Amino acid sequence: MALAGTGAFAEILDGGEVYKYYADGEWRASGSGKSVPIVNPTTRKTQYRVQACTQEEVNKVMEAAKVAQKAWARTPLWKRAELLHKAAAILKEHKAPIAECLVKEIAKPAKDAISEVVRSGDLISYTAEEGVRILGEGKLLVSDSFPGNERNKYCLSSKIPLGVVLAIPPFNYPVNLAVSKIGPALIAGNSLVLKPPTQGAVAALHMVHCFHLAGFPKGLISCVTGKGSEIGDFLTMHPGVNCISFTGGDTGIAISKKAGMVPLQMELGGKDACIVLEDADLDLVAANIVKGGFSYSGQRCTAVKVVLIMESIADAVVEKVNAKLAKLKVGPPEDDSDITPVVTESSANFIEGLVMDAKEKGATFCQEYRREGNLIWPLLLDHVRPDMRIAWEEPFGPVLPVIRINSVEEGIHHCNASNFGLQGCVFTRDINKAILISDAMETGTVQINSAPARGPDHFPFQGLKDSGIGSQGITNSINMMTKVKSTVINLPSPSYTMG
Ligand SMILES: NC(=O)C1=CN([C@@H]2O[C@H](COP(=O)(O)OP(=O)(O)OC[C@H]3O[C@@H](n4cnc5c(N)ncnc54)[C@H](OP(=O)(O)O)[C@@H]3O)[C@@H](O)[C@H]2O)C=CC1
Ligand SMILES: O=C(O)[C@H](O)COP(=O)(O)O
Repeated sequence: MALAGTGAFAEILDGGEVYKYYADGEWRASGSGKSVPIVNPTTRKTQYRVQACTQEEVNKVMEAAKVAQKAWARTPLWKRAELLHKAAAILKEHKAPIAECLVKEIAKPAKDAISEVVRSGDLISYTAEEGVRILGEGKLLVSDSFPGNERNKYCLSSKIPLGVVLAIPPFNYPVNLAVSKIGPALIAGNSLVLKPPTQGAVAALHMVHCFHLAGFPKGLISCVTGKGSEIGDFLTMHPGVNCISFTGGDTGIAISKKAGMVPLQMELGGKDACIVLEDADLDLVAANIVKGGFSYSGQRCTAVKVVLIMESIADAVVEKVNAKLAKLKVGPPEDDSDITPVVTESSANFIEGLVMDAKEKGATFCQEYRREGNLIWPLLLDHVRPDMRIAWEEPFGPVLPVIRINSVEEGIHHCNASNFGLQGCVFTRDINKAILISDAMETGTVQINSAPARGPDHFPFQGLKDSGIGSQGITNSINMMTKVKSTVINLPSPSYTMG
Protein backbone atom coordinates (compact mmCIF):
# COMPACT_ATOMS: atom_id res chain seq x y z
CA MET A 1 0.00 0.00 0.00
CA ALA A 2 1.70 3.23 -1.12
CA LEU A 3 2.06 5.38 1.95
CA ALA A 4 5.07 7.52 1.11
CA GLY A 5 4.26 11.01 -0.15
CA THR A 6 0.57 10.66 0.71
CA GLY A 7 -1.74 11.91 3.48
CA ALA A 8 0.16 14.03 5.96
CA PHE A 9 3.20 13.78 3.65
CA ALA A 10 1.45 14.75 0.40
CA GLU A 11 2.90 18.27 0.42
CA ILE A 12 6.46 16.94 0.09
CA LEU A 13 5.51 15.60 -3.36
CA ASP A 14 2.84 18.21 -4.04
CA GLY A 15 1.27 16.05 -6.75
CA GLY A 16 4.53 15.91 -8.69
CA GLU A 17 7.09 13.22 -9.45
CA VAL A 18 10.01 14.78 -7.58
CA TYR A 19 10.16 15.12 -3.79
CA LYS A 20 10.82 18.70 -2.78
CA TYR A 21 13.55 20.01 -0.53
CA TYR A 22 12.80 21.83 2.73
CA ALA A 23 13.79 25.44 3.35
CA ASP A 24 12.36 28.33 5.37
CA GLY A 25 9.54 26.16 6.66
CA GLU A 26 8.25 25.10 3.26
CA TRP A 27 8.66 22.45 0.58
CA ARG A 28 10.26 23.77 -2.58
CA ALA A 29 11.28 22.69 -6.07
CA SER A 30 14.86 23.53 -6.95
CA GLY A 31 15.60 26.17 -9.55
CA SER A 32 18.08 23.74 -11.08
CA GLY A 33 15.20 21.93 -12.78
CA LYS A 34 17.29 18.79 -12.21
CA SER A 35 16.52 15.81 -10.04
CA VAL A 36 18.43 12.84 -8.63
CA PRO A 37 17.03 9.32 -9.10
CA ILE A 38 16.83 6.94 -6.17
CA VAL A 39 17.13 3.40 -7.47
CA ASN A 40 15.34 0.68 -5.52
CA PRO A 41 18.08 -1.89 -4.70
CA THR A 42 15.64 -4.77 -5.12
CA THR A 43 14.02 -3.84 -8.46
CA ARG A 44 17.01 -1.83 -9.69
CA LYS A 45 14.49 0.63 -11.10
CA THR A 46 14.06 4.30 -10.16
CA GLN A 47 11.76 4.40 -7.16
CA TYR A 48 11.81 8.08 -6.24
CA ARG A 49 13.36 11.32 -7.39
CA VAL A 50 14.64 14.24 -5.26
CA GLN A 51 15.77 17.77 -6.09
CA ALA A 52 19.32 18.51 -7.19
CA CYS A 53 19.66 21.70 -5.15
CA THR A 54 21.86 24.56 -6.35
CA GLN A 55 24.66 26.37 -4.54
CA GLU A 56 22.47 29.49 -4.46
CA GLU A 57 19.76 27.52 -2.67
CA VAL A 58 22.36 26.31 -0.17
CA ASN A 59 23.43 29.92 0.42
CA LYS A 60 19.83 30.92 1.16
CA VAL A 61 19.39 27.96 3.52
CA MET A 62 22.53 28.95 5.42
CA GLU A 63 21.37 32.58 5.75
CA ALA A 64 17.96 31.47 7.06
CA ALA A 65 19.61 29.03 9.45
CA LYS A 66 21.81 31.77 10.88
CA VAL A 67 18.86 34.09 11.49
CA ALA A 68 16.62 31.38 12.91
CA GLN A 69 19.36 30.21 15.27
CA LYS A 70 19.59 33.58 17.00
CA ALA A 71 15.89 33.43 17.89
CA TRP A 72 16.08 29.75 18.79
CA ALA A 73 18.93 30.39 21.25
CA ARG A 74 16.49 32.65 23.11
CA THR A 75 13.90 29.85 23.30
CA PRO A 76 13.66 28.35 26.81
CA LEU A 77 15.08 24.84 27.21
CA TRP A 78 11.72 23.43 28.27
CA LYS A 79 10.16 24.81 25.05
CA ARG A 80 12.87 23.27 22.90
CA ALA A 81 12.32 19.95 24.66
CA GLU A 82 8.54 20.20 24.26
CA LEU A 83 8.88 20.63 20.48
CA LEU A 84 11.32 17.72 20.27
CA HIS A 85 8.90 15.46 22.17
CA LYS A 86 6.16 16.49 19.70
CA ALA A 87 8.36 15.64 16.72
CA ALA A 88 9.22 12.30 18.30
CA ALA A 89 5.55 11.44 18.78
CA ILE A 90 4.67 12.43 15.19
CA LEU A 91 7.58 10.37 13.86
CA LYS A 92 6.42 7.28 15.72
CA GLU A 93 2.80 7.89 14.72
CA HIS A 94 3.86 7.82 11.04
CA LYS A 95 6.33 4.95 11.28
CA ALA A 96 4.62 3.00 8.47
CA PRO A 97 5.17 5.43 5.53
CA ILE A 98 8.68 6.25 6.70
CA ALA A 99 9.53 2.56 7.05
CA GLU A 100 8.16 1.99 3.54
CA CYS A 101 10.71 4.49 2.22
CA LEU A 102 13.52 2.60 3.98
CA VAL A 103 12.33 -0.65 2.40
CA LYS A 104 12.21 0.86 -1.09
CA GLU A 105 15.34 3.06 -0.91
CA ILE A 106 17.83 0.94 1.01
CA ALA A 107 16.21 -2.53 1.02
CA LYS A 108 16.02 -2.51 4.81
CA PRO A 109 13.93 -5.49 5.97
CA ALA A 110 10.45 -4.26 6.84
CA LYS A 111 10.67 -5.07 10.56
CA ASP A 112 14.10 -3.44 10.87
CA ALA A 113 12.74 -0.39 9.05
CA ILE A 114 9.92 0.01 11.56
CA SER A 115 12.32 -0.42 14.47
CA GLU A 116 14.70 2.21 13.05
CA VAL A 117 11.86 4.77 13.05
CA VAL A 118 10.65 3.88 16.55
CA ARG A 119 14.24 3.90 17.86
CA SER A 120 14.63 7.36 16.31
CA GLY A 121 11.57 8.73 18.07
CA ASP A 122 12.89 7.36 21.35
CA LEU A 123 16.30 8.92 20.64
CA ILE A 124 14.74 12.36 20.08
CA SER A 125 12.77 12.19 23.33
CA TYR A 126 15.75 10.95 25.34
CA THR A 127 17.80 13.80 23.85
CA ALA A 128 15.17 16.35 24.90
CA GLU A 129 15.24 15.14 28.50
CA GLU A 130 19.04 14.79 28.63
CA GLY A 131 19.46 18.26 27.13
CA VAL A 132 17.22 19.91 29.72
CA ARG A 133 19.30 18.32 32.45
CA ILE A 134 22.85 18.91 31.23
CA LEU A 135 22.22 22.31 29.63
CA GLY A 136 20.17 23.43 32.60
CA GLU A 137 23.28 23.68 34.77
CA GLY A 138 26.70 25.24 34.51
CA LYS A 139 29.67 25.74 36.81
CA LEU A 140 30.61 28.35 39.40
CA LEU A 141 34.36 28.60 40.10
CA VAL A 142 35.94 30.75 42.81
CA SER A 143 39.34 32.36 42.29
CA ASP A 144 40.96 31.32 45.58
CA SER A 145 41.15 27.67 44.60
CA PHE A 146 44.20 28.68 42.58
CA PRO A 147 47.38 29.43 44.57
CA GLY A 148 48.03 33.10 45.35
CA ASN A 149 44.42 34.19 44.78
CA GLU A 150 41.84 35.60 47.18
CA ARG A 151 38.12 34.98 46.69
CA ASN A 152 37.44 38.16 44.74
CA LYS A 153 36.38 36.59 41.43
CA TYR A 154 33.45 34.34 40.62
CA CYS A 155 33.51 32.55 37.27
CA LEU A 156 30.17 31.41 35.84
CA SER A 157 30.72 28.95 32.98
CA SER A 158 27.98 27.44 30.79
CA LYS A 159 27.46 25.58 27.52
CA ILE A 160 26.21 27.73 24.66
CA PRO A 161 25.24 26.84 21.07
CA LEU A 162 27.75 26.75 18.20
CA GLY A 163 25.39 28.24 15.58
CA VAL A 164 24.59 26.33 12.37
CA VAL A 165 25.19 22.56 12.48
CA LEU A 166 25.57 20.68 9.18
CA ALA A 167 24.41 17.07 9.53
CA ILE A 168 25.35 14.43 6.95
CA PRO A 169 24.15 10.88 7.72
CA PRO A 170 24.85 7.67 5.74
CA PHE A 171 22.49 5.49 3.69
CA ASN A 172 22.19 2.62 6.14
CA TYR A 173 20.42 4.53 8.94
CA PRO A 174 19.16 7.63 7.11
CA VAL A 175 16.58 8.36 9.82
CA ASN A 176 18.31 7.23 13.01
CA LEU A 177 21.73 8.63 12.14
CA ALA A 178 20.06 11.88 11.09
CA VAL A 179 18.09 12.40 14.30
CA SER A 180 21.18 11.38 16.32
CA LYS A 181 22.57 14.70 15.03
CA ILE A 182 19.39 16.77 14.73
CA GLY A 183 18.18 16.20 18.30
CA PRO A 184 21.42 17.20 20.06
CA ALA A 185 21.92 20.18 17.75
CA LEU A 186 18.44 21.58 18.41
CA ILE A 187 18.26 21.02 22.17
CA ALA A 188 21.62 22.78 22.45
CA GLY A 189 20.18 25.86 20.73
CA ASN A 190 21.68 25.39 17.26
CA SER A 191 19.99 25.46 13.86
CA LEU A 192 20.36 22.46 11.57
CA VAL A 193 21.04 21.93 7.87
CA LEU A 194 20.59 18.30 6.78
CA LYS A 195 22.09 16.73 3.68
CA PRO A 196 20.65 13.22 3.63
CA PRO A 197 22.22 10.32 1.72
CA THR A 198 20.84 9.92 -1.79
CA GLN A 199 19.78 6.37 -0.96
CA GLY A 200 17.53 7.14 1.99
CA ALA A 201 16.78 10.76 1.10
CA VAL A 202 12.99 10.29 0.88
CA ALA A 203 12.86 8.59 4.27
CA ALA A 204 14.83 11.55 5.61
CA LEU A 205 12.45 14.06 3.97
CA HIS A 206 9.52 12.32 5.63
CA MET A 207 11.35 12.51 8.96
CA VAL A 208 11.98 16.25 8.44
CA HIS A 209 8.29 16.72 7.75
CA CYS A 210 7.55 15.37 11.24
CA PHE A 211 9.63 18.24 12.67
CA HIS A 212 7.70 20.60 10.38
CA LEU A 213 4.37 19.25 11.66
CA ALA A 214 5.61 19.64 15.24
CA GLY A 215 5.83 23.39 14.62
CA PHE A 216 9.54 24.20 14.73
CA PRO A 217 10.34 27.80 13.71
CA LYS A 218 10.81 28.50 9.98
CA GLY A 219 14.42 28.26 8.80
CA LEU A 220 15.64 26.47 11.93
CA ILE A 221 15.70 23.10 10.17
CA SER A 222 16.48 22.74 6.46
CA CYS A 223 17.01 19.73 4.25
CA VAL A 224 18.88 20.11 0.97
CA THR A 225 19.07 17.15 -1.40
CA GLY A 226 21.50 16.33 -4.16
CA LYS A 227 24.40 13.98 -4.78
CA GLY A 228 27.09 14.34 -2.13
CA SER A 229 29.68 14.24 -4.91
CA GLU A 230 28.04 17.32 -6.46
CA ILE A 231 26.81 19.49 -3.59
CA GLY A 232 28.79 18.02 -0.69
CA ASP A 233 31.97 20.09 -0.85
CA PHE A 234 30.00 23.33 -1.19
CA LEU A 235 28.16 22.42 2.00
CA THR A 236 31.10 21.25 4.11
CA MET A 237 33.29 24.21 3.09
CA HIS A 238 30.48 26.76 3.44
CA PRO A 239 31.45 29.74 5.64
CA GLY A 240 28.01 29.69 7.24
CA VAL A 241 28.63 26.29 8.82
CA ASN A 242 29.74 26.28 12.47
CA CYS A 243 29.93 22.51 13.05
CA ILE A 244 29.88 19.37 10.90
CA SER A 245 28.48 16.06 12.11
CA PHE A 246 29.21 13.40 9.49
CA THR A 247 28.61 9.66 9.46
CA GLY A 248 29.80 7.61 6.55
CA GLY A 249 32.86 6.13 4.93
CA ASP A 250 36.28 7.49 4.10
CA THR A 251 34.53 10.47 2.52
CA GLY A 252 34.69 11.80 6.04
CA ILE A 253 38.47 11.76 6.01
CA ALA A 254 38.47 13.98 2.91
CA ILE A 255 35.91 16.30 4.50
CA SER A 256 38.00 16.66 7.66
CA LYS A 257 40.87 17.93 5.50
CA LYS A 258 38.67 20.47 3.66
CA ALA A 259 36.54 21.79 6.52
CA GLY A 260 37.31 25.13 8.12
CA MET A 261 37.97 25.94 11.79
CA VAL A 262 34.82 24.19 12.98
CA PRO A 263 34.21 21.32 15.42
CA LEU A 264 33.93 17.98 13.62
CA GLN A 265 32.06 14.90 14.70
CA MET A 266 33.06 12.05 12.39
CA GLU A 267 31.77 8.48 12.62
CA LEU A 268 33.42 6.57 9.78
CA GLY A 269 34.10 3.04 8.61
CA GLY A 270 34.95 0.03 10.70
CA LYS A 271 36.53 -3.41 10.56
CA ASP A 272 35.14 -4.68 13.83
CA ALA A 273 37.05 -7.77 14.96
CA CYS A 274 35.51 -10.64 16.87
CA ILE A 275 38.15 -12.40 18.99
CA VAL A 276 37.08 -15.86 20.18
CA LEU A 277 38.95 -17.62 22.99
CA GLU A 278 38.99 -21.37 23.65
CA ASP A 279 36.78 -21.10 26.78
CA ALA A 280 34.00 -19.18 25.00
CA ASP A 281 30.38 -20.33 24.90
CA LEU A 282 30.42 -21.57 21.30
CA ASP A 283 26.65 -21.33 20.79
CA LEU A 284 26.70 -17.73 21.99
CA VAL A 285 29.63 -17.07 19.66
CA ALA A 286 27.88 -18.56 16.63
CA ALA A 287 24.66 -16.64 17.29
CA ASN A 288 26.55 -13.35 17.62
CA ILE A 289 28.70 -13.93 14.56
CA VAL A 290 25.55 -14.47 12.49
CA LYS A 291 23.62 -11.55 14.02
CA GLY A 292 26.65 -9.29 14.14
CA GLY A 293 28.02 -10.18 10.74
CA PHE A 294 24.87 -10.52 8.66
CA SER A 295 22.13 -8.25 10.09
CA TYR A 296 21.01 -5.82 7.38
CA SER A 297 23.25 -7.84 5.05
CA GLY A 298 26.38 -6.70 6.88
CA GLN A 299 25.70 -3.06 6.02
CA ARG A 300 26.39 -1.75 9.48
CA CYS A 301 29.53 0.09 10.54
CA THR A 302 29.38 -1.97 13.74
CA ALA A 303 28.99 -5.26 11.92
CA VAL A 304 31.41 -8.06 12.80
CA LYS A 305 33.85 -7.73 9.87
CA VAL A 306 36.55 -10.24 10.75
CA VAL A 307 36.50 -13.28 13.06
CA LEU A 308 39.81 -14.05 14.83
CA ILE A 309 39.28 -17.48 16.33
CA MET A 310 41.58 -19.88 18.18
CA GLU A 311 42.42 -22.79 15.89
CA SER A 312 41.35 -25.45 18.44
CA ILE A 313 37.68 -24.38 18.35
CA ALA A 314 37.47 -22.96 14.84
CA ASP A 315 36.01 -26.05 13.15
CA ALA A 316 33.23 -26.31 15.74
CA VAL A 317 32.29 -22.63 15.47
CA VAL A 318 32.47 -22.54 11.66
CA GLU A 319 30.13 -25.54 11.55
CA LYS A 320 27.63 -23.87 13.91
CA VAL A 321 27.74 -20.61 11.95
CA ASN A 322 27.25 -22.39 8.62
CA ALA A 323 24.21 -24.21 10.00
CA LYS A 324 22.66 -20.90 11.03
CA LEU A 325 23.54 -19.18 7.74
CA ALA A 326 21.75 -21.94 5.86
CA LYS A 327 18.54 -21.02 7.68
CA LEU A 328 18.65 -17.29 6.85
CA LYS A 329 15.89 -16.11 4.53
CA VAL A 330 17.32 -14.46 1.42
CA GLY A 331 15.05 -12.24 -0.64
CA PRO A 332 13.18 -8.93 -0.88
CA PRO A 333 12.92 -6.61 2.15
CA GLU A 334 9.13 -6.55 1.89
CA ASP A 335 9.07 -10.20 2.98
CA ASP A 336 11.17 -9.48 6.07
CA SER A 337 14.02 -11.48 4.56
CA ASP A 338 17.13 -11.67 6.70
CA ILE A 339 19.43 -11.04 3.74
CA THR A 340 18.24 -8.40 1.25
CA PRO A 341 19.90 -6.76 -1.77
CA VAL A 342 22.83 -4.48 -0.93
CA VAL A 343 22.22 -0.80 -1.51
CA THR A 344 23.71 -0.27 -4.98
CA GLU A 345 25.15 -2.21 -7.91
CA SER A 346 28.52 -0.58 -7.28
CA SER A 347 28.44 -1.81 -3.69
CA ALA A 348 27.66 -5.35 -4.90
CA ASN A 349 30.51 -5.12 -7.41
CA PHE A 350 32.92 -3.99 -4.67
CA ILE A 351 31.91 -6.90 -2.46
CA GLU A 352 32.35 -9.29 -5.41
CA GLY A 353 35.84 -7.94 -5.97
CA LEU A 354 36.83 -8.81 -2.41
CA VAL A 355 35.32 -12.30 -2.78
CA MET A 356 37.15 -12.98 -6.05
CA ASP A 357 40.44 -11.80 -4.51
CA ALA A 358 39.96 -14.21 -1.62
CA LYS A 359 39.15 -16.99 -4.08
CA GLU A 360 42.31 -16.38 -6.11
CA LYS A 361 44.40 -16.46 -2.95
CA GLY A 362 42.93 -19.71 -1.69
CA ALA A 363 40.32 -18.92 0.96
CA THR A 364 37.94 -21.76 1.87
CA PHE A 365 34.40 -21.03 0.65
CA CYS A 366 31.92 -22.43 3.18
CA GLN A 367 29.08 -21.70 0.72
CA GLU A 368 29.02 -21.32 -3.04
CA TYR A 369 29.34 -17.61 -3.96
CA ARG A 370 25.93 -16.59 -5.29
CA ARG A 371 24.70 -13.21 -6.56
CA GLU A 372 21.57 -12.14 -8.40
CA GLY A 373 21.59 -8.42 -9.20
CA ASN A 374 22.33 -6.64 -5.90
CA LEU A 375 21.35 -9.71 -3.89
CA ILE A 376 24.34 -11.61 -2.50
CA TRP A 377 23.82 -14.79 -0.54
CA PRO A 378 25.51 -15.00 2.90
CA LEU A 379 29.10 -16.21 2.56
CA LEU A 380 31.58 -17.32 5.23
CA LEU A 381 35.22 -17.40 4.08
CA ASP A 382 37.43 -19.64 6.22
CA HIS A 383 41.24 -19.88 6.39
CA VAL A 384 41.53 -16.23 5.35
CA ARG A 385 45.08 -14.95 5.42
CA PRO A 386 46.43 -11.38 5.89
CA ASP A 387 47.48 -11.17 2.22
CA MET A 388 43.79 -11.23 1.22
CA ARG A 389 42.03 -7.86 0.81
CA ILE A 390 39.03 -9.02 2.81
CA ALA A 391 41.23 -9.43 5.88
CA TRP A 392 41.49 -5.62 6.03
CA GLU A 393 38.87 -3.95 3.81
CA GLU A 394 35.23 -3.28 4.74
CA PRO A 395 32.88 -5.20 2.42
CA PHE A 396 29.71 -3.62 3.83
CA GLY A 397 27.95 -6.77 2.65
CA PRO A 398 26.98 -10.33 3.74
CA VAL A 399 30.50 -11.75 3.43
CA LEU A 400 32.58 -12.54 6.52
CA PRO A 401 36.23 -13.64 6.75
CA VAL A 402 37.48 -16.07 9.42
CA ILE A 403 41.17 -15.91 10.38
CA ARG A 404 42.42 -18.75 12.58
CA ILE A 405 44.85 -17.72 15.31
CA ASN A 406 47.09 -19.64 17.70
CA SER A 407 47.32 -17.04 20.44
CA VAL A 408 45.33 -14.12 21.83
CA GLU A 409 48.28 -11.85 21.05
CA GLU A 410 47.93 -12.78 17.38
CA GLY A 411 44.28 -11.72 17.48
CA ILE A 412 45.01 -8.43 19.21
CA HIS A 413 47.84 -7.75 16.77
CA HIS A 414 45.56 -8.20 13.75
CA CYS A 415 42.87 -6.02 15.30
CA ASN A 416 45.34 -3.22 16.09
CA ALA A 417 47.11 -3.43 12.72
CA SER A 418 43.88 -2.20 11.08
CA ASN A 419 43.52 1.46 10.06
CA PHE A 420 40.08 1.28 11.61
CA GLY A 421 39.30 1.42 15.32
CA LEU A 422 35.51 1.56 15.72
CA GLN A 423 34.40 -1.42 17.82
CA GLY A 424 35.48 -4.96 18.54
CA CYS A 425 34.23 -7.86 20.62
CA VAL A 426 35.73 -10.70 22.63
CA PHE A 427 34.15 -13.97 23.69
CA THR A 428 35.49 -15.69 26.81
CA ARG A 429 34.17 -16.84 30.17
CA ASP A 430 37.17 -15.30 31.96
CA ILE A 431 36.32 -11.69 32.81
CA ASN A 432 39.92 -10.94 33.77
CA LYS A 433 41.14 -12.00 30.32
CA ALA A 434 38.25 -10.06 28.74
CA ILE A 435 39.29 -6.83 30.47
CA LEU A 436 42.93 -7.30 29.53
CA ILE A 437 41.96 -7.89 25.90
CA SER A 438 39.52 -4.99 25.88
CA ASP A 439 42.22 -2.70 27.22
CA ALA A 440 44.63 -3.93 24.54
CA MET A 441 42.23 -3.45 21.59
CA GLU A 442 42.68 -0.01 19.97
CA THR A 443 38.98 0.55 19.32
CA GLY A 444 36.43 3.06 20.60
CA THR A 445 34.30 0.31 22.14
CA VAL A 446 34.81 -3.35 23.02
CA GLN A 447 31.80 -5.57 23.59
CA ILE A 448 32.40 -8.49 25.95
CA ASN A 449 30.40 -11.60 25.02
CA SER A 450 28.21 -9.85 22.48
CA ALA A 451 28.50 -8.57 18.92
CA PRO A 452 29.44 -4.90 18.36
CA ALA A 453 26.57 -2.38 18.36
CA ARG A 454 26.06 1.37 18.52
CA GLY A 455 22.78 1.03 20.36
CA PRO A 456 21.44 1.73 22.86
CA ASP A 457 21.82 5.28 21.61
CA HIS A 458 22.76 6.90 24.91
CA PHE A 459 25.98 4.89 25.15
CA PRO A 460 29.12 6.78 24.08
CA PHE A 461 29.99 5.70 20.53
CA GLN A 462 33.31 6.69 18.99
CA GLY A 463 35.80 5.59 16.39
CA LEU A 464 39.58 5.74 16.81
CA LYS A 465 42.11 6.14 14.00
CA ASP A 466 40.37 6.23 10.57
CA SER A 467 37.04 5.34 12.20
CA GLY A 468 36.31 8.81 13.38
CA ILE A 469 36.77 12.03 15.33
CA GLY A 470 35.01 12.78 18.60
CA SER A 471 32.27 10.79 20.25
CA GLN A 472 28.56 10.23 19.53
CA GLY A 473 25.92 8.96 21.86
CA ILE A 474 23.29 11.42 23.09
CA THR A 475 25.16 13.16 25.91
CA ASN A 476 28.45 13.43 24.04
CA SER A 477 26.69 14.68 20.93
CA ILE A 478 24.89 17.40 22.87
CA ASN A 479 28.15 18.48 24.48
CA MET A 480 30.12 18.56 21.23
CA MET A 481 27.44 20.80 19.70
CA THR A 482 28.08 23.45 22.34
CA LYS A 483 30.97 25.66 23.32
CA VAL A 484 31.84 27.08 26.74
CA LYS A 485 31.15 30.68 27.79
CA SER A 486 32.70 32.16 30.95
CA THR A 487 31.42 35.23 32.76
CA VAL A 488 33.67 36.51 35.55
CA ILE A 489 32.30 38.70 38.35
CA ASN A 490 35.06 40.81 39.91
CA LEU A 491 34.47 41.94 43.54
CA PRO A 492 36.10 45.10 44.95
CA SER A 493 37.47 43.03 47.80
CA PRO A 494 37.54 39.36 48.75
CA SER A 495 34.35 37.89 50.21
CA TYR A 496 34.04 34.53 51.94
CA THR A 497 30.82 32.98 53.09
CA MET A 498 31.04 32.30 56.82
CA GLY A 499 29.27 28.99 56.72
N1 LIG B 1 30.77 5.03 12.02
C1 LIG B 1 29.48 4.94 11.83
O1 LIG B 1 28.67 5.17 12.73
C2 LIG B 1 28.98 4.59 10.47
C3 LIG B 1 29.83 4.44 9.41
N2 LIG B 1 29.30 4.12 8.19
C4 LIG B 1 30.21 3.96 7.07
O2 LIG B 1 29.65 4.62 5.89
C5 LIG B 1 29.93 3.85 4.74
C6 LIG B 1 28.65 3.50 4.03
O3 LIG B 1 27.73 4.59 4.09
P1 LIG B 1 27.65 5.58 2.87
O4 LIG B 1 26.43 6.40 2.98
O5 LIG B 1 27.86 4.83 1.59
O6 LIG B 1 28.92 6.48 3.12
P2 LIG B 1 29.42 7.68 2.21
O7 LIG B 1 30.61 8.18 2.88
O8 LIG B 1 29.48 7.33 0.79
O9 LIG B 1 28.24 8.79 2.33
C7 LIG B 1 27.92 9.30 3.60
C8 LIG B 1 27.20 10.63 3.38
O10 LIG B 1 28.11 11.56 2.84
C9 LIG B 1 27.56 12.17 1.69
N3 LIG B 1 28.65 12.60 0.83
C10 LIG B 1 29.22 11.95 -0.20
N4 LIG B 1 30.23 12.69 -0.73
C11 LIG B 1 30.28 13.84 0.00
C12 LIG B 1 31.09 15.02 -0.04
N5 LIG B 1 32.08 15.19 -0.90
N6 LIG B 1 30.83 16.00 0.88
C13 LIG B 1 29.85 15.86 1.78
N7 LIG B 1 29.06 14.77 1.87
C14 LIG B 1 29.27 13.78 0.98
C15 LIG B 1 26.69 11.09 1.11
O11 LIG B 1 25.74 11.65 0.21
P3 LIG B 1 25.34 10.76 -1.10
O12 LIG B 1 24.59 9.59 -0.60
O13 LIG B 1 24.50 11.72 -1.90
O14 LIG B 1 26.62 10.40 -1.76
C16 LIG B 1 26.06 10.55 2.38
O15 LIG B 1 25.02 11.41 2.81
C17 LIG B 1 30.68 2.62 5.24
O16 LIG B 1 32.08 2.86 5.16
C18 LIG B 1 30.30 2.51 6.70
O17 LIG B 1 31.27 1.88 7.48
C19 LIG B 1 27.99 3.93 7.95
C20 LIG B 1 27.14 4.05 9.02
C21 LIG B 1 27.54 4.41 10.33
O1 LIG C 1 26.69 2.74 11.79
C1 LIG C 1 25.93 1.85 11.76
O2 LIG C 1 25.91 0.99 10.93
C2 LIG C 1 25.03 1.95 12.91
O3 LIG C 1 25.59 2.93 13.74
C3 LIG C 1 24.93 0.64 13.62
O4 LIG C 1 24.01 0.84 14.66
P1 LIG C 1 23.63 -0.47 15.49
O5 LIG C 1 24.93 -1.11 15.85
O6 LIG C 1 22.89 0.01 16.71
O7 LIG C 1 22.81 -1.30 14.54
